[in-house]
Amino acid sequence: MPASPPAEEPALHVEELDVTYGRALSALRSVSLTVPHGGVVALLGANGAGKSTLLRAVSGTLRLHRGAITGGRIRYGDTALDGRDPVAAVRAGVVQVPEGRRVFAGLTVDENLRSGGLGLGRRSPALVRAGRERVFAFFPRLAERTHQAAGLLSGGEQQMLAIGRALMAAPRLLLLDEPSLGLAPLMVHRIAEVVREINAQGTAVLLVEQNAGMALSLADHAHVLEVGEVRLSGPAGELARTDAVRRLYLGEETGTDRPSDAGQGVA
Ligand SMILES: Nc1ncnc2c1ncn2[C@@H]1O[C@H](COP(=O)(O)OP(=O)(O)OP(=O)(O)O)[C@@H](O)[C@H]1O
Repeated sequence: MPASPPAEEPALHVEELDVTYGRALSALRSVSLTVPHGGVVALLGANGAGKSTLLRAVSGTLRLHRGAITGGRIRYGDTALDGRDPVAAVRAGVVQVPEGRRVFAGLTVDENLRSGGLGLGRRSPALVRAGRERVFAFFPRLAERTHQAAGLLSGGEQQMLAIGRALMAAPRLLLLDEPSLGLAPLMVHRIAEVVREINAQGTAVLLVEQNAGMALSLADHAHVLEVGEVRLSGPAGELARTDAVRRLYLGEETGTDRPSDAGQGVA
């Protein structure tokens, strides 16, 4: 008998999302995008464009930053995520690695890893063990430092730990906020490889990066945010060839000078 086809895996749908901070500051306006099952989508944009805000809205952490969704919808498969808390997102399979490698500095590497996936309920020791082994396969350096305080790790090792902690929750969609920020080129290269491997194992990725070259080399699809709005969207390879992206985000000379000649998209 032929095997039945796999059940349709969920995808992330962000539809016409509006977000504000406080009473006045509109951080996102009518932002729509999707991340398909198993895909890698990159979000590019200057400082303050709203990239982290979008990830926070999806992961349910927006309220911790005093932000609020004021319009639109977010769903992951059949699960509505707008207005939910981080535990609901983690249970749905959506986990964020926040910007700035927020590890618990006073806890050991092992304790940090064990804190990943809290909110999933009591998990069997075998499951936790399997999670740690998966993390150590990606990051052997962490295996050598299980009892070391996370605050004493190098910047690159802390980023590994932050990603490892998220992996402990076995995400189906990983939200990565600036994983290369402040890291040496060799470490940036390793992080990019790991993102590729995590994706190859079936986890979709929504990647926010200032390093546009890295992001576009990893992503299938990309969006450019400018002051809270999506200005340009398309397949990553095509976006990388547009004048606007080459000039503004890849630092290349293109012969055009106007910042917003990007139009509304290449696809
Ligand atoms: N907690 C907050 N309270 C008030 N305003 C905020 C808060 N967080 C972000 N903002 C504002 O919302 C807008 C979008 O910020 P956001 O951090 O999402 O941008 P970003 O594209 O991720 O930029 P960066 O690369 O600098 O992190 C900016 O104008 C920022 O000043």
